[in-house]
Order: sequence, then C-alpha cells, then structure tokens
Amino acid sequence: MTAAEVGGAGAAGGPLRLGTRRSPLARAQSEMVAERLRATSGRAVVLVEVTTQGDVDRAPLRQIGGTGVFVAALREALLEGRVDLAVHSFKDLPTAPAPGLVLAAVPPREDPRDVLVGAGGAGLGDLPVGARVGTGSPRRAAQLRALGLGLDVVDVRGNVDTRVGFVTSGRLDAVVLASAGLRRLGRHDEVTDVLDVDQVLPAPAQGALALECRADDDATAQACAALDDPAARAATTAERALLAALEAGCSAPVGALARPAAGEGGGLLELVAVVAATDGSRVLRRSVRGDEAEAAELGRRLAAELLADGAADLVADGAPAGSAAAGAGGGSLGGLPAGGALDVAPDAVAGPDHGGAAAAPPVEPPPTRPPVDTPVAPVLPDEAGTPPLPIHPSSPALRPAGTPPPGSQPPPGGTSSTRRTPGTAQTPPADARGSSSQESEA
Ligand SMILES: NCc1[nH]cc(CCC(=O)O)c1CC(=O)O
Repeated sequence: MTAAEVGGAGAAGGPLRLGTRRSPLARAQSEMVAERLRATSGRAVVLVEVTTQGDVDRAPLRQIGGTGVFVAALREALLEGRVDLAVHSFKDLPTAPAPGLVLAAVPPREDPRDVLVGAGGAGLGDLPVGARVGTGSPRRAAQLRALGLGLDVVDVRGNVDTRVGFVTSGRLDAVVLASAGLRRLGRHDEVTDVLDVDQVLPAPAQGALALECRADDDATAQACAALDDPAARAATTAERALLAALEAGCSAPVGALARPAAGEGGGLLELVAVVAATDGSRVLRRSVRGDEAEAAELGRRLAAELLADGAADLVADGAPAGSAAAGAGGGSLGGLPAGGALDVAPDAVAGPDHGGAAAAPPVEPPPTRPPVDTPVAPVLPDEAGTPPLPIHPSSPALRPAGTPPPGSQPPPGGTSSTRRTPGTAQTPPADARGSSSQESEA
C-alpha cells in the first residue's frame, strides 16, 4: 500500500483504520474497500481485526445473540474510536439506526442473486426429488420448498468453505449461497446454477456492502463518499425500508430486490418482494414501481400491501427453526433428526442464515475430523465447538467438466412488471421421506 498522503482532512492524521472481522469473506470485502479508498482518497488504509464475541465464544452463535454480535462488536470499535470505518455485508445489518454512526457509503452492488453449488455440476433443474439441498436461511428454505420440486432442504450453517464442503464431501447434493460472497472470495467458478429471481428472491440488500463511520467523523465520511453508488443506495434503501416496515429481522423469510425499471429518462425503480411460510406452503409476492428518489416510500408501500395480504403471520413463522422447517420435514445432514442443524462456522457468512435457530440446539454432526479449518478460514471457536464436516473449500471436485458456471449473467432486467401475486398457495411436496423443499436465505 502506498501511504501517499497520510492524514488529510480530519482524523488523527494517521491512516484510516478499517475494522474487519477475520473471516475470509469479511477480510476480502474489507480489503476490496480499502483498496478503493486508497485509490480514491490517496490516504493510507489499514485493516484492523476486530474480534467479536462470536469469534471467541464457543457457545452456539444463537446463544450469544446471533449474527448481531458481529455487527455490534464492529460498531463498538467504531464508537470507541478504535477504528474509523467498518465494512458490513449490508444484508446482515439490522434495520434499526445505529446512534452515533452513519451509513457513509453503499458501493456498487455485486450480483444480488442466490446461487447453487451442486454436486457434479448439477443445476436446480437437475436435482431429483429428494435431493438434499443445504441452507440455513428461512428465506431460502421457504422459497425452495415453495418451488414444489420435492427437494429435501437441510439446515446448514457455517462459512462458505464449510457449506460448499458439504457438497464436496458428498454429504449434500447442493447448497444455496449468495453469489456475491463466492464472487468476492474468487470462487464463483464453483457455482453450478444461478437462481432466477422469479423463483428465489435474495435477501434485502444482498450483494451490497455498507460502509459505516462515526457521525462526527467528516474526514472519513468524505473519503467514503467517493465509493457511494446512488443506484445501489436507492435499491437497498427500498429493500430495507420494506424489511423494516414488515418488522422482520434478517432471519425472516423475506426476500426483496429493487432494480432499475425501464422507463423514460430512468430514475424508476421496481421493487419485488416475497414473504413466505418456511414450509413453503404459502407465498406472498408483490411488486411496485416508483421513483428512485422515493425508494424508502416504495418499500413501505409494498410492505403495507404484503401486510394486508397477511404477511405478518408468515414473518413470525420465520423464527423457530425447529418448528416450521422441521415440521415440514426439513432434513438435516448426516442422518440427524429432522430439524437438526449443521452448525459449523458462524463466520462471515453466518449472517441471517441461522434464522431463529434459538429453539433448535445444534445437533452435533457426526464427529469426523478435528476442527481444523483451512488456513484461509480461521476456525472460529464456534465452529470449532461443533466438529466441522470435512472442509475443502477450493476443491474443484464439484464441477465436472462441461459444466460451465452459469452465474455470469446479470440479473434479468425488468422481469416482473407491476404485478402482484398475493397468496400463491403451494403445497410443499409431501414426499414419503417427509421433507422436500429448498430455501433461500436472507
Ligand atoms: N448469510 C451471511 C452472508 N452475509 C453476506 C453474505 C454474502 C455476501 C452478500 O450478500 O453481500 C453471506 C453469505 C451467504 O448468504 O451465502
């Protein structure tokens, strides 16, 4: 890095201290932002690792407060002046405002869609009835189940390495992840299918980053401003306003995506959202269009319509992981009882994934190897606490020749017009094995 011009405007004259968690994804995201900041501001930027309770405590993540602990620790470091800037996966941020902090920038968004990493290059359409598909997100689970493909949705947790490892090791037929995470980790070539947003909507703000700094730190805010992308900010504003208005958390079965809508002169936004029962038995899907300048209002309006459709019941349904999902026959890895979860690495990717697992204590996966994670992925105590399954992050074993990674196309333009599809009731395929569905996470 080049310490071109340390100091500058305000700050202490030293380098900009960017607080980051130590997970591979968090570090990758932070480094990307740091690089951009160095280029645009000419200031030196250093990464400062912030250890969170979630990284240290061996207790299951959900017992120490869920993903919120990661965000909370970074914010605490900010407020205490230990770091000047924090980079969050936007979808993991609570919708409630953080006193004393500001959203300094929303950089250009990465592909917001969910993707599939399937064994043998399998895409969604290749999966047979009963195929075991892993995800820990109620949002993904609900939408996958609602597809009616007879998939056996298995509750999994952990960072990208861990989750992809379930497929590599043959324990699962596929896992669903955020395209953005894999891309930022340079692992997009492992993707075997990109889930169409008409089937599975991503979590609000998925694929976007949020740069946060102290409200009174003008120098840092100014440096960050250069990275802000108005389009990404508008879209995420709409999606998160919807989430907030639904009073749903990051683990609720709520998907949303705002995209530029075709129209004269631009400035139009189309917001599509889904609220689903985790067992896939009910799906509320609606969309609205409006002025990009009124993004938040768009989100609130769509939320109001969904609430009028009965969304509140479904949102509440998202919480107890052991109930709805298990009741629907949600399977789990390694022959674990239904409702069991593979809880391994609540790492960078652990966000909204562990939706409301509070009720369902993690079922220990069959002891396999020592909890040694890959060198790249520091083993979080939490993941160490639960014997991880074999982890082979970069194993290309997944992709058989001739299966090009399909994840390259950008999100389809304006797919859904202002159409509303209230209450698409679908019965989850109740196969004999008692579990069929898929999911999508927040
Ligand atoms: N659930 C946690 C999480 N938080 C952010 C990402 C990916 C990056 C992003 O969405 O910006 C992920 C992993 C995933 O959902 O697969």
